[in-house]
Amino acid sequence: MIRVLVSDSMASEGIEVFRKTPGIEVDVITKHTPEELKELVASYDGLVVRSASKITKEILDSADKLTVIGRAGAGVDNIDVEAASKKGIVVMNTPGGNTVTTGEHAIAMMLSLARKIPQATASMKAGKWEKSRFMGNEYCNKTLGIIGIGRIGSVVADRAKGLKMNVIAYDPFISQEAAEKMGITLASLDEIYGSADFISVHTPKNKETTGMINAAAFAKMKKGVFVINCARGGIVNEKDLYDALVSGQVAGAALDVFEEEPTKNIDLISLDNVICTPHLGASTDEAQTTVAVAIAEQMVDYLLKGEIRYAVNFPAVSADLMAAITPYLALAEKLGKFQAQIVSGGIEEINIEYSGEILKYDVAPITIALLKGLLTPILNENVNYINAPVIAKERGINVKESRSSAEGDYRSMITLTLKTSEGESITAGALFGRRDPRIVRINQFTVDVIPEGHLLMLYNHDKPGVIGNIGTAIGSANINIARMHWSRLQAEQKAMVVFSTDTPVDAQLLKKLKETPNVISVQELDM
Ligand SMILES: NC(=O)c1ccc[n+]([C@@H]2O[C@H](COP(=O)([O-])OP(=O)(O)OC[C@H]3O[C@@H](n4cnc5c(N)ncnc54)[C@H](O)[C@@H]3O)[C@@H](O)[C@H]2O)c1
Ligand SMILES: O=C(O)[C@H](O)COP(=O)(O)O
Repeated sequence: MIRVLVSDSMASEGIEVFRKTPGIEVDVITKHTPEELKELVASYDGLVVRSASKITKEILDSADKLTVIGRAGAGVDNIDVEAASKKGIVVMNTPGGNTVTTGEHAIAMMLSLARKIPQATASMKAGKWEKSRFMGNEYCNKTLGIIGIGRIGSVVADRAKGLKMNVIAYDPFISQEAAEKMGITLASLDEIYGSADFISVHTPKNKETTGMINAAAFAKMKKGVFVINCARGGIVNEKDLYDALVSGQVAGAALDVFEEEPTKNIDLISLDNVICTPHLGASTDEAQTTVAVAIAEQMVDYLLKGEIRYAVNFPAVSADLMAAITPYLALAEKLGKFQAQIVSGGIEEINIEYSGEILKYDVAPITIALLKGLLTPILNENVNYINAPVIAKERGINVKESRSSAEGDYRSMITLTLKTSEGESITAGALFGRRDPRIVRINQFTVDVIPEGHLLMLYNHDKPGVIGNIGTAIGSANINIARMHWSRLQAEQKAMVVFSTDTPVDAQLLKKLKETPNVISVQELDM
């Protein structure tokens, strides 16, 4: 008998899908400590979670029978996907299943915030009639600044336009063309801060976005702005938000998500001008039924037939093809991930040129792997081998594949040319010894970079002493350089060096390196 554990609350319609499937037994146990969950998962083949269960590496260490984790929802940030992948556990989610519901929640929060509905309700329930205390704000003709115009952000934009709001959005990864199709004006962050009366955050939580709405951002905002966060706790810095609310710089905040959940930040949520919900963005009957049934069906298909849909960590290709192309998938994904981190501007076109032995295979899954690598640092949690091409299309990115029969220096090579709103950038990758991915070209530079771990990419004027100064600075910060590759354009007296370090470089050292004589730019890459 195949056993499935549902460790967070899930709509009964989803549990029913498991119950009526012969050969599958389902248990619903939603109250557990991490230690209890660790013990429990050891005897199950499938695990269904929402955001409450934290599926850490420690818990997965005991999950020796587990082959699939299903997330009834979008965010998989509560699951250690890397640890699951290492154990061969497929992690699948239901992207899009709760998009409308969460967008509607953000709108509901914005409206409640502007009209002080929760505060007025609480006052009336306390037997009062405080008509003059709860003066509100109109939203018609006000400017809504949306940060992150993906699935949920675009639902919010669409509904806000119906409220006759002026909608502007900041999203560095969306092209002007895609924004125009949605009828949205793209703006810089500073333009949003300078002109928005309401700001709603809809980005993933990642290195870039954690703490992006902080004291410096609040200071640039219009006095009396309203801030809404229904994305992830921590994108808005809670301490800085508290100060901005107390000073009146921010007139009010609506929060569905918190740095720690359940939140212990009672000081923040007790403020009169804060309204809040306990991560209810996706909590409607409709969305919960949709995501519960979807994840149960996906898991049943996987557990009984091995079919993989909406996996965040596994490509959907046949076993034979998979065996042959696995090294190319890894190379393409690394190449995309590398390029995404060095490019700037909204991506408009991707040209992938394949040459050499790789042409023996159907390159479509390799293109998908490259797109997955390219979009993952941008979109973070929801990109998988199945939805990467769809996301690229939705975002107005034109993906072109070409094949070259030209004899090159490598047995196989993938050359990636990205056209963005800010120009063109080229990288190329090849396999060394048939399995090991290498970046072999970065724009005009010929290189040999192992795309792994922490990389530090530095451009400099080709003058004596630069490498020595940089090496000394890195060494003084007690960071070990594992590898280093140097390349130069003699005619232009320009050079680049890529270091691989055992540990990440902190902001202080980055600043120091940028200030080193003859250094043009320094960038940290996470591979
Ligand atoms: N409150 C809830 O219950 C709930 C429910 C579902 C999703 N979410 C969260 O909502 C957020 C958005 O989800 P989605 O499905 O719309 O994701 P999505 O991936 O479709 O969209 C995210 C958008 O953010 C943009 N982005 C990435 N980095 C950015 C940056 N630095 N600045 C500006 N924009 C940036 C991306 O280009 C993308 O367009 C996620 O954090 C998700 O976890 C919350
Ligand atoms: O990522 C999601 O799907 C949302 O944050 C919803 O989380 P929940 O399933 O715990 O309500």
